[in-house]
Amino acid sequence: MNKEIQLLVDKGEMLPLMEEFYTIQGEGYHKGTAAYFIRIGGCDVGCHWCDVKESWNADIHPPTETVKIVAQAKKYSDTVVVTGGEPLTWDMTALTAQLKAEGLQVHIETSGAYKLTGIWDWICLSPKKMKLPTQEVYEKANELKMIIYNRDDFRFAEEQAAKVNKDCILYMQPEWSKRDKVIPEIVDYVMAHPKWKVSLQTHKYLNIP
Ligand SMILES: C[S@@+](CC[C@H](N)C(=O)[O-])C[C@H]1O[C@@H](n2cnc3c(N)ncnc32)[C@H](O)[C@@H]1O
Ligand SMILES: Nc1nc2[nH]cc(C(=O)O)c2c(=O)[nH]1
Ligand code: SF4
Ligand SMILES: [Mg+2]
Repeated sequence: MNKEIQLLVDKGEMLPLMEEFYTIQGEGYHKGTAAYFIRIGGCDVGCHWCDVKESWNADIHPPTETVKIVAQAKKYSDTVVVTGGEPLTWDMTALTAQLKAEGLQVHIETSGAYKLTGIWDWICLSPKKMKLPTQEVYEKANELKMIIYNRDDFRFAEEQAAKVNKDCILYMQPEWSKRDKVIPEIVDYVMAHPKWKVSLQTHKYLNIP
């Protein structure tokens, strides 16, 4: 990457864009709502079950002007979901300021592992054991979405729930490859601990992106 582009990426005026698509939010509180997804490349959290490993290496995703990303997004939807990769790898200030200036609802999907930047109408926090969230994102998260892969993830979910703000909505979502095994365990857990709700990756059942 040349120096000029690197500088713009550092300022958040360009971002490594993996893909953008108009679909239905499949997960969490806003599931069922049409939204334009902006998937930013780059993540070094390293979840072994990550369902978008192609996003990890930022170098293979073209640095793209945020102005262009916003111009595209506003054609499709009033609601934009910024995901990745890990979007907080980058400075989200410029992208979100422009999306808000267009009057859009701006949501983020994040592990919370890096400094919270940007202006968000909705923060979905999905903590990972390898790189825990920052204090600020626990305070600002609107929903906590814990991925359940094995029994220890129930313990981890409770540990993370103790750290979020009191209004944060609590979800357990089955890890996709283990869904047949963990769904019955999640069902029993949520009935026994009803402060939790179930989140499914409904887009995978609907066969949409
Ligand atoms: C691909 S991540 C990108 C955003 C951010 N890096 C994060 O992890 O929150 C989007 C969402 O998908 C979840 N996810 C990733 N792989 C999954 C899988 N195999 N099964 C269930 N959820 C998964 C993540 O926990 C996160 O909530
Ligand atoms: N439809 C749909 N809903 C989603 N919710 C979170 C997603 C993500 O990968 O961040 C996602 C996704 O990839 N597709
Ligand atoms: S933090 Fe998100 S993008 Fe990164 S590896 Fe984990 S699930 Fe995948
Ligand atoms: Mg996904």
